[in-house]
Parts: sequence; C-alpha cells; structure tokens
Amino acid sequence: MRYISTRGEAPALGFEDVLLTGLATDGGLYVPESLPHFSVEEIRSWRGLPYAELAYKVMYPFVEDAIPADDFRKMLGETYSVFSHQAVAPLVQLDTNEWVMELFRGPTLAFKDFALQLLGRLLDYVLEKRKQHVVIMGATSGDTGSAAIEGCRRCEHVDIFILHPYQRVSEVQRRQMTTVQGDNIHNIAVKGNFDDCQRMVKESFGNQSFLGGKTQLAAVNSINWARIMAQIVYYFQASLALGGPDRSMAFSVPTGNFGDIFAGYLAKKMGLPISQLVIATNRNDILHRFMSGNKYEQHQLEHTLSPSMDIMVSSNFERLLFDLHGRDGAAVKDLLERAAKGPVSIEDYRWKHARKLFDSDAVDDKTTCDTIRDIYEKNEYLLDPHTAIGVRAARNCRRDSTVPMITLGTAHPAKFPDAISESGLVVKPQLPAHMADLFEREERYTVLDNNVSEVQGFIAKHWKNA
Ligand SMILES: Cc1ncc(COP(=O)(O)O)c(C=O)c1O
Ligand SMILES: N[C@@H](CCOP(=O)(O)O)C(=O)O
Repeated sequence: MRYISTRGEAPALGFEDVLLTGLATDGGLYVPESLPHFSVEEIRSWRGLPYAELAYKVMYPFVEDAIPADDFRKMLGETYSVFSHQAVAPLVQLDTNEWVMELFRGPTLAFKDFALQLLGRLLDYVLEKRKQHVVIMGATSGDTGSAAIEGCRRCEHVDIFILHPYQRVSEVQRRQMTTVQGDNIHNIAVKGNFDDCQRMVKESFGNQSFLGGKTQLAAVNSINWARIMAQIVYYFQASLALGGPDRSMAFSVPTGNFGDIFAGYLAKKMGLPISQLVIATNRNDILHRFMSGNKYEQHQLEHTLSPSMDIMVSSNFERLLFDLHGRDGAAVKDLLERAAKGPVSIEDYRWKHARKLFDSDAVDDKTTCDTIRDIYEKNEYLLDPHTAIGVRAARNCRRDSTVPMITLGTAHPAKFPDAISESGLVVKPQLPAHMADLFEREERYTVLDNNVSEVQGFIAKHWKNA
C-alpha cells in the first residue's frame, strides 16, 4: 500500500515511513493511494470475532507491506487486552434503535486509546528494527495527550513533548498527563488555545532544523495516518453487533479535528453499509457552518464545557477536501492557502456532494447540559459533554428511525465533572480504581508563551541526547 499527500507535492511513501513522517513535507496529510474494499459476504463472516481479530481483518491491508501478519496480530492482541470491557467497545442502548458506543474503556478513558495504544507498539516495532530515535511532538485539547503518553511512554526510542492550552483542559485531563513520571515525558502548557498548539506542531514538522539533524519528529495527532486507520475498526464492530452488514447504520460523531468521523467515512468507502454520518460540533462550529452554507470561515475560538472539541482549524477536513476535489492536491493546496487568509467556498456541486455524505449540527453549552440531565433522568446513564453533543445532534438530524443510530461515546464522564455539575446533577462520576489517587499524585509541567521558537528551544534542550 502506498500513501500520497493531500497537497500532491510530497513523495509517496510506504506504511513505515508514513508512520514516522506524520505530516507530509509539502504540509499535506497522507492518505492511502487506494482503499481496500470488503464485500458484504466477507464483512458478514467477521460477525462474532474478538475485537483484536476484527481489527486485524480491517487494518492488515494497510500495513501488510511493512509488518508480517503474526507480528501485527500479536500487537493487536496486546493493544486491546488493556481495555476494561470484554467487548472493548460496548454498546449501550438509550432508546429504540438508539445507542452509544462506549469508546472510553481504555486506560485513559477516551477514544484516543484505541489508536494510541496501537501507535506506541507500532513505533516501538519500527524504531527497534531501524535502531532509530524520534521526538514525539503532539498537541492536545486534553485527551490525545494522556493517551499518547500512556501509549508511548515505554517506547525505548522516543522522547515525548505534549503541548496543551494552559488552563483550558479539565483538571482530570491535565493531571492524567502531568502526573506521569518519566525522563522522556515533557508536558508544555502553552499560553494560547489548542489551535495555537496544533499550529506550532505543524510548523515544527515543516522545519525540523531546531533538532540539529540528530533526530526527527514523529506525530501522535490524527495527522498521523496510523491514528485514522485504527479508528476505522470500531465502526465495523458496532455495525456487526447490531445486524450489519445486512442492515445499514447511522453514526453521530462528536467532532473537533475531524479524525474520528473521517474514519467513519472511510469505513463506508471500504464497504460497510452506513446510511448517515452526523458531524456533531460544539459552538466552535466551523464544520457545521460549512455544511450548512458552503462557507468555510474561522471565527474566534470559544471556550466551552466540551473543551476537547474547542478546535477551529480542523486538520482532517483536508483529507475530505482532497476527495471532494477529485484528489487534486494542487486544488487543495490553493484552497487551504486562501482559507488561511479569509472565508472560502467550494464549487457548488462539490459542496452538494459533501452534504450527501454528512449531516451536521452545532450544540451549545446549555443544550449539552440539558441533554446530560435528560438522559440521566430517563436512562440513569451519565454522558460526558462531548458524547452528549453527539446524542443531541443524532436526535436533531436523524433521517430514518428504523435505522440504528449509534453515537460515539468519546470520553468517560469522570473526565469532566464540571460539566456534570453544571448540568444540575448532584451525581459525581467516579474515576476508575487505577486513577483513584490522581489528585494526590505529583504534577510536572512547564508553562511557555505562545511562541514557536520558545517551544522549539525547550524541546531542543530537553530531549534525551540533546
Ligand atoms: C472526548 C472527545 N470527543 C470528541 C473529539 C473530537 O474528535 P476528532 O478530533 O477526531 O473530531 C475529541 C478530540 O479529538 C475528544 O477528545
Ligand atoms: N481532541 C483532541 C485534539 C487533538 O486531536 P487529534 O485527534 O488530532 O489528536 C485532544 O483531546 O487532544
């Protein structure tokens, strides 16, 4: 399998290099040159497989040139054995044909564990083979950071630098990152927002001279293709559990960086019958505004009760734009260069095609709280604020009530106690046993200005062999 850049100028790469490269040298994102396609018969034959084996079936075509089958199976077995539920991604029913898929049963309680537990193992495997070192540089609005640290901290050949927006992640999220001790783990609180952190990461990938040529950067954000690849699997899992592929499914996806829903779009292209994909955003609703009116325009970022989705520059949207533009990298490059300067639109027929692929909704804090409260009162089930946005959008956008609607449950409610109490509930979501002493653990992080040179200088000084 070869991977090509969405901006059309970087060299095509194989899986190993894509894994290590993160962002393409032309500033684009890597996507597979072509996708595997599975027949209904083949997908049906996967019913009842354990999650790790299903993951093997779905993902192996993407990695087969780089990793022998037995090695990949072993990695997947280890990856999904650390989840706390036997089903790995269990489904919870809210109402007739309405479900939440709990993607927060991994070690750091968010959907990021599905990909980052695997990414750590993939990096270890490839770096050990190559006897190579990398510096991981990642941006987080709260969940990617802890999942990346947990997934990669035991890798021998990495140093990890995670940038989070200072005072803009929940206390649980911050502590999940800053209390992990290790000489190769560095948390940086940037006096800015998530978009600033992500911009610094992308700029640093574009010019890595600050590392003095002694090592290279690797990505843990969903700019790394391996992240998206691992997130495709649970769409198959949910569908198979509810009668797919012999019936169609609808999914509602709490959306920020557009990685998770892009994985759903790929699952559909790979043959999974999906009749509806709902983009569910908070008030940082650039994607909903684009879907509603064909205007892609950045507004001032708002701080909401769903901080992990406080994102305006949605990285993976570029991967969709690439497809919408017939995989014309030059057109995507031109569009995104113009989008950095002001509002842009795309040709009407392309936009209409996007609207056939996705529905969308934006949910404000009050409605998020109302949804958390309503579902708790009716179902005695506690939603985190991101999942609540997904459930609300699912209800608002649903096209066919006979089709199962599955909202991706992206985080555990215990990560966001403020949103739960804001919704008027007195119930206190409990952290699981392995995190019971989180508030007693010692924290370690460095606060830096919103300045890329300062951040790069810090990394250059602190990585192991600097
Ligand atoms: C809890 C939670 N829900 C939803 C999202 C949005 O996912 P994506 O960025 O893949 O759109 C994020 C952040 O990525 C998240 O941390
Ligand atoms: N919500 C994310 C933001 C980063 O998204 P990613 O999927 O590109 O890593 C977070 O919690 O950090």
